[in-house]
Amino acid sequence: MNKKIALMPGDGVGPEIVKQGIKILDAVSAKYNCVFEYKELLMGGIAIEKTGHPLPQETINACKESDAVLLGAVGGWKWDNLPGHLRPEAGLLGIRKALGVFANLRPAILFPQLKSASFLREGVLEDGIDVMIIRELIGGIYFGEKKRVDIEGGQKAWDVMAYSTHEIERITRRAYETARKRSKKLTMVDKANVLESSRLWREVVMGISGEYPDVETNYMYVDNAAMQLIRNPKQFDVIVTENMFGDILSDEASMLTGSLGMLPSASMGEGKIGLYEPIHGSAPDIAGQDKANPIATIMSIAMMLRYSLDMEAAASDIERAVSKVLDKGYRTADIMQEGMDLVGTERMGDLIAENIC
Ligand SMILES: NC(=O)C1=CN([C@@H]2O[C@H](COP(=O)(O)OP(=O)(O)OC[C@H]3O[C@@H](n4cnc5c(N)ncnc54)[C@H](O)[C@@H]3O)[C@@H](O)[C@H]2O)C=CC1
Ligand SMILES: CC(C)CC(=O)C(=O)O
Ligand SMILES: [Mg+2]
Repeated sequence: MNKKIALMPGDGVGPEIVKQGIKILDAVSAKYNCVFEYKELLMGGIAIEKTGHPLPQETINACKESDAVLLGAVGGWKWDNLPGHLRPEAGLLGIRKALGVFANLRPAILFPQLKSASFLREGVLEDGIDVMIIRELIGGIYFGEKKRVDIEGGQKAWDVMAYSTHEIERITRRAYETARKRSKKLTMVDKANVLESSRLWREVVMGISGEYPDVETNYMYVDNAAMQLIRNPKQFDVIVTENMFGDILSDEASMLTGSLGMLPSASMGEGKIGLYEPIHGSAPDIAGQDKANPIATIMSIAMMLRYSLDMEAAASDIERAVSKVLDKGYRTADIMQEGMDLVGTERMGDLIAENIC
């Protein structure tokens, strides 16, 4: 069984963490006697350097021909002054759109070994954390019209947040289906007291909620949700929300788990092909220093095996291997706790790969 995996290491810590991901896939390939055919592709700042564009057509084509796509992260100070459509981040938004991956699943799960690595009081984390944030990924304000014009006394700029009924319906159904397989509670997060797009979201979600009577539906404004995530994260099971709110809330939720370096993600469309990436960015402040936590990327590979490659047992192997390595006391700097063994990116990747057995 050969599976084609497109790799986009990207920039900053991206290549370092994707390298650890490949170690994990190689360990899975050895155990299950399957072949992963890797194809490394340019996207982000590295693509700008080599081709003048953040998302070459060849990258889009090769991703579409693969079974799954693994992405590191993109961006960096070097490209911060380029026009928006030529920045590394435009490549990232472009590949998500080109693959049609509208549903971005971002599970925030606390490994019990990391309770004291979290910044929250232990009491809040008593019975663990398991929140699934489902973020709409290819619509909303990141994709709406952007413009800047000269006006008297300065300039004016805008970014439009727009959603169609169809865009909301498909992510809502995905969220309900996910909630049905979990604790059957869906919280829709919006700003419907102010935004017209949020009011449309609410109407659509309310309409669809009747098809899922077994799932309890709640509605919450995003400012309150940001607060509730810290005050009482246990109240959440599945959160569904638009693109930018989901982006922000998932970085916040990562702190419940100890670090931004712990949160994986899977982005899915209508088909099986998925895009898998840690939720964090290129972390230029620690790039090239063997400091990045590769667990978010490695857990994203578990999601890839589960959702795109039909390898549930291998996905569980990876999750168990991460847990075993944490049990043995190994920590990268971002999740370091007293009395534990500090390891770098490479060593953490090696340890997890060795524990896949
Ligand atoms: N998916 C992507 O490719 C994303 C790209 N970006 C881009 O990344 C660049 C840096 O953005 P920032 O706002 O600094 O966000 P960031 O997520 O790269 O870093 C935020 C902070 O978290 C730390 N951090 C991130 N990942 C870590 C890991 N695996 N292990 C340990 N520490 C980790 C960083 O060192 C930094 O202090 C920007 O160019 C931004 O546009 C940001 C978010 C997502
Ligand atoms: C370019 C940004 C939208 C990337 C990001 O922050 C994310 O997807 O989490
Ligand atoms: Mg983000």
